[in-house]
Amino acid sequence: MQVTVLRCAGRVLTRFLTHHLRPYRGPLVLLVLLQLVQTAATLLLPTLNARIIDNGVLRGDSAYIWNTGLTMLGVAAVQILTSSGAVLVSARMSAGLGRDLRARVFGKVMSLSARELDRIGTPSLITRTVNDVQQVQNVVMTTSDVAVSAVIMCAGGVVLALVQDVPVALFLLALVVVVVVGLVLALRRLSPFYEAMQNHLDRINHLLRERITGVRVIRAFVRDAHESARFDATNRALHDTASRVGRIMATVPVMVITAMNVLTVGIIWFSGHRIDDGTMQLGALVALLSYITLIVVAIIMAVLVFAEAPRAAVSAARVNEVLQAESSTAEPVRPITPTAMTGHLELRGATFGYPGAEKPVLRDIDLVARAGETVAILGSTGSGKSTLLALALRLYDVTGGRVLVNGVDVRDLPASALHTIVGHVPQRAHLFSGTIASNLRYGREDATDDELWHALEIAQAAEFVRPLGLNAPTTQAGSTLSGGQRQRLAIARTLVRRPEIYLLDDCFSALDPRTGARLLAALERELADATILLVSQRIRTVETASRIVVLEDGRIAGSGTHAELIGTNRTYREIAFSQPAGGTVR
Ligand SMILES: Nc1ncnc2c1ncn2[C@@H]1O[C@H](COP(=O)(O)OP(=O)(O)OP(=O)(O)O)[C@@H](O)[C@H]1O
Repeated sequence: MQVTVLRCAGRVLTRFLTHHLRPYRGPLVLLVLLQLVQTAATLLLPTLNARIIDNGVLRGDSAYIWNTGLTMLGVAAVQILTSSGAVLVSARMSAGLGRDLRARVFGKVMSLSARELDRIGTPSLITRTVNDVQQVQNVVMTTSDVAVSAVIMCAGGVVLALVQDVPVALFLLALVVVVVVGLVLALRRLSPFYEAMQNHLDRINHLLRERITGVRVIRAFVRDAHESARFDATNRALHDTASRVGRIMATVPVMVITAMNVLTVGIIWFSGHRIDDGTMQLGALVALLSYITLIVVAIIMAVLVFAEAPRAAVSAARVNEVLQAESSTAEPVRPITPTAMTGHLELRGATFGYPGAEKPVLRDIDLVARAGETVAILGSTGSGKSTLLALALRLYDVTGGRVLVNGVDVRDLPASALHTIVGHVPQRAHLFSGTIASNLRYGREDATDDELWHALEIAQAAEFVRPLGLNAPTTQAGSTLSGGQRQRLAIARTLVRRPEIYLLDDCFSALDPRTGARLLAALERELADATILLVSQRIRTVETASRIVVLEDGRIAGSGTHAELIGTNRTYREIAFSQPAGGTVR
């Protein structure tokens, strides 16, 4: 089982890197060449040293010592230059790969539909974009820097040791084989732990995000201790897994250094006898001992690098999952540009169910909204109002029936065209960090200050923005503004864009009734030619609409004006009488 995991992980990582390192073929070739030269220079030094001892020191030939010493200096200079060149090339290449991967994942996330985003989850997407890409980047950096030279060093070290003395070099070869086999066995145990570590990281990210955004609720309910305990449990799980990995990794130097010491003692004992017999020279012993050190260091470095490979493989698989994800609301193959009508939204027999849900949230919805109309969608909580708007925005595709914008099925409309026609003000206003002006210009960068103020006037936001100014800073969560202020800014932002169809999702919920009524009246005046789909649970908000559609349990339970519905529709009447002053006919 573990063998399969490791082999699969290796295959995933190799395939992933082969694909994504394609633009870096040039630097890769340069890197291998630099590593070859640098390793050859490192390996040459002990041999030159052996020659100085045997031919220079033991024979008292100072000219030989000087000449070979100068050659060693030149070789050392080449070694330094090529090794720093190799580090530079590998650092630039891995940083470039990290940048490319982050950009690709971000681009992909932007193109995915809400269905895939729900499936993978926001915290996991953040971990994958930041941490998983970093793991892959690190392994490329260290592999290209250390592992390539380590492999050449081991092979070259054994060959040069063979040149010095065959029996001793065979000992050395046996050491390399034993250590490498031992290490592969140790690494095979790591892969499942790395997968678990990345999953724990996802969970920590999830907990942190949720708890930081909900910190006020946590304090209000005095749940600090409870939340800390939950966080501790997840944190401990990550710590325990990392410790197990650490324990396995700790066996590596023990194994390698023990083998090295046993071999060194063996070689000195064995070589001592042979130097006594005159069958081996002292220089060869010194060179062999240097090769052992070089090989052992190379193995330890390679192991530390390859130990990260299973983790990087897990990360590569997680990044790949995002890159390979197909959007369930993909761009149309043959896009259609609407020409016939403007501001026309129609749902024909629209049915939709969330993935994994037992029954559809919306069933057989027939609804038409034309330019100049305000169609209100009223229904109790969870009746499917926001979902209906999500279908018009094509955040999800219908599972039955059709959604048409300006006479064209939204699945045939390019996303850019759809989002130019349809504007959305969500239930929970989301502002970006920047300024009030940058948020208002989010959908139309060339909007003038006058246009921004006009939109703010209609959204009943000018009053609180004026003392702050358009360049007042906003934080990502809009934490410096009240809920109602954020909602009004979100409405103004959509007004600045001037779409044909406005989807207003319960965006008056944080406003007091008077401001809400003023805002709605201003919107109806300003957007007399546009189409408004207004979602609300409040009768007072919807009662002036051209038509009110009553949603109940995902189906249309009635449709008409306030006066018609109050007389004929039981659901509407029940909602109306449950709210203050809701049962009046205007
Ligand atoms: N992403 C999702 N995945 C699965 N189920 C969902 C998802 N979003 C909403 N639902 C479910 O779909 C149903 C309708 O939700 P929706 O948000 O459309 O209702 P709503 O009428 O807008 O409610 P509210 O007035 O409270 O905002 C609810 O039962 C809800 O639990």
